[in-house]
Amino acid sequence: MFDVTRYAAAADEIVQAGRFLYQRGWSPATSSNYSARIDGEHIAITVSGRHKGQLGAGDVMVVDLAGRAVQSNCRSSAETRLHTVLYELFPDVGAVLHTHSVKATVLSRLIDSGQALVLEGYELQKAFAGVETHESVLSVPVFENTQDIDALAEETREWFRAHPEQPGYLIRGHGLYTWGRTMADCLRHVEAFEFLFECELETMRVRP
Ligand SMILES: CSCCC(=O)C(=O)COP(=O)(O)O
Ligand SMILES: [Zn+2]
Repeated sequence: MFDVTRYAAAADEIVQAGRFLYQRGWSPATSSNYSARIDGEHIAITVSGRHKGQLGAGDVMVVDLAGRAVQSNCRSSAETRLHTVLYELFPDVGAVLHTHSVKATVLSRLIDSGQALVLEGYELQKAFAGVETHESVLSVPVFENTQDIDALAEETREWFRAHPEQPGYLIRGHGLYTWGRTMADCLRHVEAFEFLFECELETMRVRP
């Protein structure tokens, strides 16, 4: 069982995040999904197919860390397992956001298969929790897109088990996943990634 007050607080954070991310153009149409931790075994997550700029409390449901719906007849996000593996892997993660911006989508298609996007030399890298200097190297893996979410979830589990300090990943032609200790941290990470993606794309444009 979960605490209803904590669920309500998590749902409210998700609704507010949806408004912000939709307004920024990073969650168009019914794309994207968001979650927030309720306790050690439960998360609040968006219901599948809902418009993320117009979320209400009824568009956020509870699942356990195996991805099973708790006290709801709704279908949770099709990508629920991509969220739950992160909560399983990192007990201090409190929120996970998945977005579908143009820049994340285009950049993910420009990185060679098997390669990661390497970010280094940017002062804004310090927006990521635990990063102290522009001299740090962030490695953003690009996973191939698939409709087999369970398989992709296991791929991400293995990669991040080996690289726990990295703050996000791309899915080719699809979008970004990032997380944080709090929803505010997580939103800051989305914003930082968007800035860095734009820098990378602009650098490729002027220096092909
Ligand atoms: C309309 S975008 C295709 C599905 C997707 O990638 C997504 O992020 C939204 O899926 P959900 O089941 O969470 O609504
Ligand atoms: Zn998606």
